[in-house]
Amino acid sequence: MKTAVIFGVSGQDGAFLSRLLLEKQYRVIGVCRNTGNAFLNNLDLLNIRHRIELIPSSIGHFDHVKQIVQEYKPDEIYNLAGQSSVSRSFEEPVATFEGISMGTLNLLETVRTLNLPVKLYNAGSGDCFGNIKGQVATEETRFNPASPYGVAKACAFWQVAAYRDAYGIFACTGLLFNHESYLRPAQFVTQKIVKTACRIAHGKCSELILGNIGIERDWGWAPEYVVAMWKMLQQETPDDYIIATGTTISLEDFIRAVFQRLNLDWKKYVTTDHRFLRPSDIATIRANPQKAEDRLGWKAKFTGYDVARMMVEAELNIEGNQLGL
Ligand SMILES: C[C@H]1O[C@H](OP(=O)(O)OP(=O)(O)OC[C@H]2O[C@@H](n3cnc4c(=O)[nH]c(N)nc43)[C@H](O)[C@@H]2O)[C@@H](O)[C@@H](O)C1=O
Repeated sequence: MKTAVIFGVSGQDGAFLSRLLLEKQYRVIGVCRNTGNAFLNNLDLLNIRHRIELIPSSIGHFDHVKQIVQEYKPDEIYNLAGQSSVSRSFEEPVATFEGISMGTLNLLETVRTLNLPVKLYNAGSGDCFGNIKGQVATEETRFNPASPYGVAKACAFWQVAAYRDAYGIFACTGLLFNHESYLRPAQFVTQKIVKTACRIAHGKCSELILGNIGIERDWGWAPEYVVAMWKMLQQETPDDYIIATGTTISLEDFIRAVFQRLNLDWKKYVTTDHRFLRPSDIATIRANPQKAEDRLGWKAKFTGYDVARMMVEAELNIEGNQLGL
């Protein structure tokens, strides 16, 4: 039986990855800052909390990280820790940098000093590319991050690459573009739209206030993306990969798809407010995930339009269950 340690197990990706690894008969050790009930919702929604060995700790504590890795001697480590909101990173740049960049360094130092034959996955981000002015991002495209979050992720990316080259550590970064699901918190735009539109459809509220709706993104389905993470660690040699659908749509298209699924005209309900604008934003981003298809045999099945529909359907189901329907 293989053992995996997941740092940041309680988030959307941590939950879907845990489920995948449990299906593959792994022993899953989950590390998260808080193991109180309120923080483990995602694991409860997937009904897997009882199958994960949970450790309350933080990737920010080098001694704890080392102790955990030394004790469990995992075959694979997944670094999904650190705050993931780009918007929040403008308000908390130091905490964002520490969580993402120092956390990754703690893991790399742990693996280097313990000299164990462990494989390490690092959660990178399509936000490392930032504003690349209409180029289609490949693994060769130069980073130009546009937020404290993007800068921290770019730094962690280079730390991983440097440790791989210098010490021969098996470490990979997945440059994941936006990936969504019913486990997404409403601080991210897709879930904010879906939850509010469903409330509008049920007469519980009357407007949806957003920031810049002119932006474009490559939105994929999160459960598919954790498969790519796992596949990276099953290769013979470590490498970095873009994980995306390859299809970019506008936020307006996403909003339209959500409201259409609910038989509503979005223009009657959506307004914008400068409160939700960022000091800088990525206007449009396009990604080429061909390397992941060629080398990992991974290809996204769902694009942003599917994601919109599936998130609405999940939200209606969750609401129905809560109402006992
Ligand atoms: C790849 C990357 O993907 C995600 O980062 P994100 O793209 O910033 O995600 P988001 O859902 O917060 O914003 C998407 C876009 O939507 C615009 N937008 C408009 N109006 C609102 C609004 O009201 N709220 C929010 N949150 N965004 C809004 C906002 O300005 C931005 O342009 C994370 O998973 C991150 O961890 C990651 O790695």
